[in-house]
Amino acid sequence: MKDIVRDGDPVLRQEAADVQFPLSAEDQQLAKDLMEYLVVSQDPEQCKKYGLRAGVGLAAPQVGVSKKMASVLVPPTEEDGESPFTDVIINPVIISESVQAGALTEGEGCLSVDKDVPGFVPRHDRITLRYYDVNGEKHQLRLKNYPAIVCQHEIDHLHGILFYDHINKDQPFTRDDDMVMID
Ligand SMILES: CNC(=O)c1cccc(C)c1Nc1nc(N2CCN(c3ccccc3Cl)CC2)nc(N2CSC[C@H]2C(=O)NC)n1
Repeated sequence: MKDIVRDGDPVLRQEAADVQFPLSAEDQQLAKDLMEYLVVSQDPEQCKKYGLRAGVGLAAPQVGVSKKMASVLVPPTEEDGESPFTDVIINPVIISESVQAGALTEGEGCLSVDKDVPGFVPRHDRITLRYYDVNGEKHQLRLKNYPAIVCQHEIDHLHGILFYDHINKDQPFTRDDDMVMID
């Protein structure tokens, strides 16, 4: 289990490098580690045992690797439902996005930012995401609300952007009237 680097480490402010296919053994292991962290962190037992913070997304720069790769594991909304989105996204690109904004009602947390930064993080409520999976398969899909927010948060990491960069300094809880508030 790799260590999470914290805000202040320059790697979090770099433009990450494209990943080459076929994946090297090292990049295959990186993909596994990024997803394993989320799985373990979302299990209350293991979370406590390993003293981890729970997350639904983790980008390679957050473990000190400046490559365009991130894991996303959005838990099911109902008990036995299926995850709205789970994959390791490689060289992801948002190819279209809604004008309508969306934001988490409770603000955003980040495994690399220990301090709580209150405020709405305005993002696009809906996106069309293009990415490659670990097998080099190309995917293109539309996401909305929470999965869309999480993917935008993770893709930001690949461009050296942190969530609080988007928070309005003067009015952190400012919102335009048609912004979708996501619980
Ligand atoms: C400051 N207020 C807040 O943080 C905040 C406060 C309240 C609600 C929300 C919704 C907030 N916001 C927020 N909560 C999360 N989690 C909720 C709990 N969950 C989780 C926890 C335990 C087990 C399993 C799981 Cl699944 C893990 C994920 N995650 C993110 N983000 C921002 S996008 C990337 C994603 C991320 O993984 N961050 C580490 N934001």
